[in-house]
Amino acid sequence: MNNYPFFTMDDFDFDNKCVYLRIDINSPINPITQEIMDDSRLNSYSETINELSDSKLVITAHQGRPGDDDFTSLKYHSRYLSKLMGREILFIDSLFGSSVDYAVSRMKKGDIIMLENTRFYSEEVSINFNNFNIIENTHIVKNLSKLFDYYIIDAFGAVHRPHTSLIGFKKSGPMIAGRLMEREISMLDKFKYSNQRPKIAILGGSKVSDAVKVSRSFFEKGIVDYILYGGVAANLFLLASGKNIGKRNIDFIKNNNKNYLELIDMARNLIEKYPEKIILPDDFILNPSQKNITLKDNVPDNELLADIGFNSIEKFKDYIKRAKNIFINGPMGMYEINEYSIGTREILDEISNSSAMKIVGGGHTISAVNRFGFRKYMDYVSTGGGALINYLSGDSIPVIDALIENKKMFGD
Ligand SMILES: Nc1ncnc2c1ncn2[C@@H]1O[C@H](COP(=O)(O)OP(=O)(O)OP(=O)(O)O)[C@@H](O)[C@H]1O
Ligand SMILES: O=C(O)[C@H](O)COP(=O)(O)O
Repeated sequence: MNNYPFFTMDDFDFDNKCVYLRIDINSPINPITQEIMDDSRLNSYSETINELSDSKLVITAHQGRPGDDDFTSLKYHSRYLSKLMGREILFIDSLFGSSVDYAVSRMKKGDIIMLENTRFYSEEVSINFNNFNIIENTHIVKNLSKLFDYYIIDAFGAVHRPHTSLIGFKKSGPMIAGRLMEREISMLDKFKYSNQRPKIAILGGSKVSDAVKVSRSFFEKGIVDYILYGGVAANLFLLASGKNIGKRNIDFIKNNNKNYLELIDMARNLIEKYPEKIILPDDFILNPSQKNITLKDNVPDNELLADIGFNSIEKFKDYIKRAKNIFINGPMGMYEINEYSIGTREILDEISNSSAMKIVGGGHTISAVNRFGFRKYMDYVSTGGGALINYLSGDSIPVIDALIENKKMFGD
């Protein structure tokens, strides 16, 4: 038996067994060619998949969110993974039903199948996750649970999502943490439980909802001493503190967050309670004009605050220089476009030069780290973005909770 409160792959023998493996290969996708722009997450599953080479392995995963450009089929991911692993992977363009049943019934030891994007099915994300009866009665769980001996969950990047393909099998049979989950948890615990201070978080990117929610836990539990905000997260805090960030940036927040008023309230409360811990940029590079402005200037209606400006870079560097533990999730700006990549590059450069423990995570953040050549300087590159910040915040994590419950049910 292992030392974790959940099953790991050491606890079972998968020889000739039918194994469900949920991974997280949600990757940045080129919106025009649909090509996978960064294969870090795909690369992180070689240990788990190699260890399961004697099983009949069925892989599930998600890509993107409904309505977004990157909400694509997993056909390309299956080809990519097949090439990386040097193993044939049969792609089935459904998640359950007769084509899946038939393909699984014909599997031999060593075969691998990948099923279609779990989020093509509304039952994956749009049900009441507080009621497990509903989850158990989804077509996804009813159909798939007939097929498997074991359920391995290795989707560390999605552990904060209580979605059907991630937690729905907790009563169907042994639910097991994969090798990536084990590695992530043991590495991230080094940051979480380190007493070396100051500890700083750098939160950027566009998914502001996760960033605001975890900030409260980070401060309340004293997990970090400062949070440096960039990207849309910074815009939200600036808006909450009464700054004029311009129409286009306000619209961006509104259009991408149904609960944006609630988020602004939460951000305002945090600013009132922890003013000295919240570190915000005060100048920016505008898109499209490429002007460097401070927030004392008016932000024209048609301009995006696309990168942090030179003063803010210097201010952030001072905090990074003093830190003993650092993690970053989310770029400082629209790093994909050269003209707006300087903030992200400079901040990653300063982190790379620091002797602190350095953790980086998030699909686009990793892509930026790889693109600018900083990967080798990081102590740990997590596959998690939202998952990483939620895990470090010490809040309860739905997939880990389900794994723990499952071990209690199937432990003997
Ligand atoms: N100020 C900004 N306005 C609009 N978009 C921005 C801004 N700053 C950054 N972005 C965009 O945010 C995206 C990355 O954010 P995201 O939150 O997805 O980061 P991530 O590292 O992938 O984390 P996760 O894995 O949680 O998704 C990039 O496409 C970038 O262009
Ligand atoms: O990329 C991620 O953070 C995970 O795959 C979860 O994706 P989501 O934020 O769209 O739920």
